[in-house]
Amino acid sequence: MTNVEVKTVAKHYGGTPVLTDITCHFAEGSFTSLLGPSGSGKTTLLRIIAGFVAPDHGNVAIGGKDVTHTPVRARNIGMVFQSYALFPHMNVNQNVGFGLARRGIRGSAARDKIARALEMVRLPDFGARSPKQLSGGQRQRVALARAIVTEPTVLLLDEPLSALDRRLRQEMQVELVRIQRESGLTTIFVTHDQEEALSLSDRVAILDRGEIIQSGRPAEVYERPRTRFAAEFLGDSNFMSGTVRDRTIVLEDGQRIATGFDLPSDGEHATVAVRPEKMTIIGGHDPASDGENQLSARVTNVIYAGPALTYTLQGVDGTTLKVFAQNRDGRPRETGETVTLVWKAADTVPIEA
Ligand SMILES: Nc1ncnc2c1ncn2[C@@H]1O[C@H](COP(=O)(O)OP(=O)(O)OP(=O)(O)O)[C@@H](O)[C@H]1O
Repeated sequence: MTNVEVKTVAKHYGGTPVLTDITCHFAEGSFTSLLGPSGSGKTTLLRIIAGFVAPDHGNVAIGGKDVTHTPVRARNIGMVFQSYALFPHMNVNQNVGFGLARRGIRGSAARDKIARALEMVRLPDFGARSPKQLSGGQRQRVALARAIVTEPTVLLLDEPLSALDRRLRQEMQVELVRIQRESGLTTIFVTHDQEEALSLSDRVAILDRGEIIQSGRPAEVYERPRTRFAAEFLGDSNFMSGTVRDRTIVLEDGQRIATGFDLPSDGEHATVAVRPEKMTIIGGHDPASDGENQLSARVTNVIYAGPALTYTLQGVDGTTLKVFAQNRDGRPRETGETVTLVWKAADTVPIEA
């Protein structure tokens, strides 16, 4: 059992709280992204799991064993960092074999393991090269090979792809998922890139100011953000606020918004979030279907990007709205046009403002 359990972990630096009360579980063999803005505590949490940083209080267990006071070396963790932390004076084989040598694994046993790790990252013939003779992507593959060669219980990745250019990054994302699936390693991946988090992981945990504010499967968290921060951090969202009446939200201008979810009691204030791709633009006077919300708005900006368009609109009450549309139905709308936005009540998610 190589699951990771973090219980009520807190960390301060000086008087500043960096992690407040973190409790989370990383299931065996799962790939979890820790997602959050700069300074939210992602790296600190990863370093506490690795053992580089001791928590002020709380516990970390790996495979059911409490490791809170176990030194880094004895935790058998594989780590890859953002910068290519390869030893420049060692060749690829020596770099990958470093952790094995420290564990007293040498000779043919070491050579076999190194060869297998380099095969896993698809660099089987690169053993004799020096890091200088590798591209950025290849260096990160070597770093990954070095992290997995010791057959760690957990793989911790701290923004390992962020120094790569876009194309290489996408290639490495595919590789990373393949390697994780093939190795079955419980993997925790720190990123501030929301698309990367959604597309790579089985689960995402969103951090804000030292707290995990929401975690779940990528689709769960994306489709049902609980707070405004989660809705904004993981993608784009339109927010509408008003007063609850008869299980709908009445906006300031009197228009009603229905939601597929529970709302507070009548008379209370409520906010809903709607993803820009869930909204469709129809003609100014076309009627919406049953079960759909509709709102009249004026187009204030259009970004034409070939296959897709991004519209910015202004609602009657002055709210700014965003709509993502496929370039499919006739001519794009123009700035200044008054249109009707329609979307499903089921895509209208109440949030804590
Ligand atoms: N050794 C340290 N001493 C003092 N403050 C620290 C130390 N390490 C981290 N911090 C502070 O803790 C906070 C969280 O840092 P952390 O690196 O965990 O955030 P992060 O979410 O990983 O951010 P980024 O995406 O920028 O790497 C920051 O405000 C940082 O300045």
